[in-house]
Amino acid sequence: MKIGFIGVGGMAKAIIAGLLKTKTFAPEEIVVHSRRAEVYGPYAKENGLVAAASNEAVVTASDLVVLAVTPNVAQDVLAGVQPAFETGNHLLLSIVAGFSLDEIASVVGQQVPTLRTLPNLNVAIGAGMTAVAANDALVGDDLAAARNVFESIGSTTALAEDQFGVFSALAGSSPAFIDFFIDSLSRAGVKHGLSKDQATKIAAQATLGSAQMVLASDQIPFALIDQVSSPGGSTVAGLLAMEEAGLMTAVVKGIDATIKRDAGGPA
Ligand SMILES: NC(=O)C1=CN([C@@H]2O[C@H](COP(=O)(O)OP(=O)(O)OC[C@H]3O[C@@H](n4cnc5c(N)ncnc54)[C@H](OP(=O)(O)O)[C@@H]3O)[C@@H](O)[C@H]2O)C=CC1
Ligand SMILES: O=C(O)[C@@H]1CCC=N1
Repeated sequence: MKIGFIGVGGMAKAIIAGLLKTKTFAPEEIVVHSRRAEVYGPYAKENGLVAAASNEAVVTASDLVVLAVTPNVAQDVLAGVQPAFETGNHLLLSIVAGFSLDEIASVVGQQVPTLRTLPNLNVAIGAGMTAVAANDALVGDDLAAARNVFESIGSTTALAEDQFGVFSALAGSSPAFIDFFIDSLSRAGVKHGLSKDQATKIAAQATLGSAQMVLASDQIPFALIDQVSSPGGSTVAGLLAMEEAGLMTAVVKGIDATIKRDAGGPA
């Protein structure tokens, strides 16, 4: 089985890193092409991947085709490779934010088995969170094969398309927000005399462990907050100061803005 990528930017590279790390595909089973040969050529060579000469050649050489270009060019790029899908031998996997199954079908047709996905950057280390929505043509073993690409590099959840916007904010964009929080913790550590390196490791491990605790526990995060907050202690003092500065409101406003932009709102 071969998987091909049309576009090899940050997200495609993260997926490929995850697929290689988990040995889901061997390097020679991964085909890539993007706009600039000076970008995809050296990347393919460094990783032992197959460099295709065109977007169309990616489709021809692949069982699974991942559309991984930016949303502004997705429609045109897909239209350019549409004839190559007419053999009926290829599954289409799109990671393009905001590009619906209906919009995809208006370019390649309803008969092309298609999985719309929204992965996050953590797929690079096999710890991704990916939403998936399949069209009616993608069923049985084909659906399992398409979904397995993302299942092998993290968790997946089937989602109605009208919930992709909120998912994109909560899982697609949130690695950036969580990294921002980790960096803020770490910066506070530096303010109080820790080295940046040590403070970042401490903050990241505390964040990782807290996320694992939420997933492993049957308690809601607020109950865990109460367990950390000793009566009259330092944690509750810190929490109240953060809330006075508007932490929860800031997070919700950030998510609102992310959803609005994903839906085509102004930058
Ligand atoms: N970054 C993320 O965390 C996430 C991104 N996504 C989605 O993934 C997609 C890619 O995002 P990201 O990787 O961040 O973006 P990048 O800008 O890093 O990558 C875009 C890629 O598209 C390629 N490209 C542009 N025009 C063409 C063309 N005509 N033919 C072939 N390739 C072309 C670029 O090629 P070149 O470099 O050669 O010019 C580049 O490899 C987007 O649609 C985004 O919505 C989804 C979830 C999360
Ligand atoms: O910033 C973006 O547009 C994409 C969508 C989700 C994560 N990155």
